[in-house]
Amino acid sequence: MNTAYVALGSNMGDRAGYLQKALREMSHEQAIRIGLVSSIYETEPVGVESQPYFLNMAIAVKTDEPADGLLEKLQSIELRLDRVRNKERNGPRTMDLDILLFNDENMEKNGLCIPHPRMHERAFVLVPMAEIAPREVIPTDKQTIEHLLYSMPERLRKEVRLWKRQGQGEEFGLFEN
Ligand SMILES: Nc1ncnc2c1ncn2[C@@H]1O[C@H](COP(=O)(O)OP(=O)(O)OP(=O)(O)O)[C@@H](O)[C@H]1O
Ligand SMILES: Nc1nc2c(c(=O)[nH]1)N=C(CO)CN2
Repeated sequence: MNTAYVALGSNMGDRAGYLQKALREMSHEQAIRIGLVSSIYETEPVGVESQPYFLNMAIAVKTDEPADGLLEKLQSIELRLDRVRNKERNGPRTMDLDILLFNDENMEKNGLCIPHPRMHERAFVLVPMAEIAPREVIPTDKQTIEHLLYSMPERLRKEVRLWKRQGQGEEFGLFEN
């Protein structure tokens, strides 16, 4: 069984609804078991700044799939959630599902890069990851998530604000009224 961490992001339409649907779709996949789930954060757009704020979160999953098989499943979920591909890089999207870490693998194969090459510089990834896996080591940096988070300028951490706090460890608890 493999352990992976997945980042979720949405900044178009019903953002929380898309996060909820993505979790539901993942939970319906036989090959994916959802573990720890972070709170939801509202985050200032990084890269292309003239776009709506994102909702971001991170989750741990267990899967029998190898990394490329997991990515395939995540991309098909993105498409089912109204994602239009081949649009502007870093631009607005209904749902973005990125593999952050996959076991302690360090690989680049067929365009898939693990760990996600930009995760260590993104507060919108490190803040939710620090909630569920602060001691996890990024194999490329050989640093823990919490070390990377607290080494980054405070200004960047402040662009990430708690939007909905995770409650009792049940992934859909986040979306109950
Ligand atoms: N670890 C990874 N997780 C998800 N996709 C990856 C990963 N490594 C490489 N990719 C590839 O990146 C491609 C571009 O993904 P996408 O369009 O979501 O980029 P982006 O979200 O705009 O930018 P970023 O990758 O910086 O978040 C995907 O088609 C996928 O094949
Ligand atoms: N705040 C925030 N900014 C982004 C995000 C994201 O998920 N959140 N995703 C991007 C492309 O993957 C580019 N910029």
